[in-house]
Amino acid sequence: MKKIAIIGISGYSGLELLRLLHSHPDAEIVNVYGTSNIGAKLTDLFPKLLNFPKYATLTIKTFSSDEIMTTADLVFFATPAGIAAELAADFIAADFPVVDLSGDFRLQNPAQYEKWYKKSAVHKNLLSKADYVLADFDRPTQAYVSNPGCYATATLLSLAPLYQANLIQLDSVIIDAKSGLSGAGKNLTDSSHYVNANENVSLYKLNQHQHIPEIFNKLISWNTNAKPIQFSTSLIPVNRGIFVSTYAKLAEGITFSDVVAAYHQTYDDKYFVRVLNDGLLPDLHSVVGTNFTDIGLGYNELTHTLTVVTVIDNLVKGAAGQAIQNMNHFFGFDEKAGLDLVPIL
Ligand SMILES: NC(=O)C1=CN([C@@H]2O[C@H](COP(=O)(O)OP(=O)(O)OC[C@H]3O[C@@H](n4cnc5c(N)ncnc54)[C@H](OP(=O)(O)O)[C@@H]3O)[C@@H](O)[C@H]2O)C=CC1
Ligand SMILES: CC(=O)N[C@@H](CCC(=O)OP(=O)(O)O)C(=O)O
Repeated sequence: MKKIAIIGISGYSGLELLRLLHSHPDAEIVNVYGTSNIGAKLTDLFPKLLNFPKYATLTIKTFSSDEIMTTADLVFFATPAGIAAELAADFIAADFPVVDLSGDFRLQNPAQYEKWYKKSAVHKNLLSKADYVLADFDRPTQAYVSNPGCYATATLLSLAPLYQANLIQLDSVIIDAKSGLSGAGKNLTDSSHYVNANENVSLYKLNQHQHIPEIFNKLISWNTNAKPIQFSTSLIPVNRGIFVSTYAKLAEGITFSDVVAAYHQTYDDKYFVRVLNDGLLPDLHSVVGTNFTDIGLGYNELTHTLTVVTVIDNLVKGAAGQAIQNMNHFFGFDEKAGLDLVPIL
């Protein structure tokens, strides 16, 4: 049984890690950390956890890398951008396993991080100790796993076969991504206030979203001819879910059947990615509460445009679920451990 510490337990992703690890056969949470409510019992802060004996003794602690490394086998950072950058050095020095849900180690170029996150970057010597691991394609080779961003995960899974098999005109890609409110974390802002978000849709960070560089870096690793992407993000009034519509023109000589075949070839052996049968398009309810990514395809003969619709649960596949999938790969566990979830019907 591996012992797990979570930094940022009271946030949306921290609590989602707890929910998923609850039914993990080979992992148990031993310590949880935050900055507020230090010393408070988890069950007092979150009475929904009452009557689960394993949470009765957990209290929120102040971060201590020494304590984590002596009591746990792996730590999750479920903290806002900038925190892992400050706190991770001890773990890296000791080669202690980390899965970091934040963006702090996703970009290997410090200048790129500073441009898109508008925060100080980690030194490149530390950045090089982290692997960016898109769990359905890659495996960790180092102890520090940088978990992809939620929009980046959905977008990359949406585009992978097109770039890997060179099926589209690479300057024609348009990505329109929409997220539920839990993607913004637990802290209230003007845009996430109920009155503003409910019964409303708003596009934000147009051409400035911090996931653009991590998406592009991965695309260019798949296809060296990748061109800058047109990427937009909107807030929609649901709690969970990311809905990505991607549009592209097919490359010369490529047919829609070639595209469908490529998606099946890429994903049919990947349990957590489901390519829907002809004509079917996924919706958020297909995946909410699960680690699945569902993909549907359509083609317009008149405009020669391919549409790819991809959905994930931002808190599961986009954060805690993929983080556990990465942990499972790291420890050599069954990939599905803790993640065998049926959608919330
Ligand atoms: N929400 C989502 O769908 C996704 C989130 N992510 C990323 O995951 C990370 C967490 O996101 P999310 O759960 O939404 O964030 P939240 O804002 O909901 O929670 C963040 C948590 O971090 C804790 N925290 C902040 N500073 C520290 C610190 N110095 N030491 C210990 N704990 C600290 C906070 O606890 P306290 O209040 O006690 O300080 C809080 O519980 C972010 O980097 C986010 O970008 C990635 C993909 C999807
Ligand atoms: C709805 C919403 O606000 N979503 C957040 C996702 C943040 C996130 O996941 O940030 P990192 O992965 O970069 O750490 C956003 O668009 O910034």
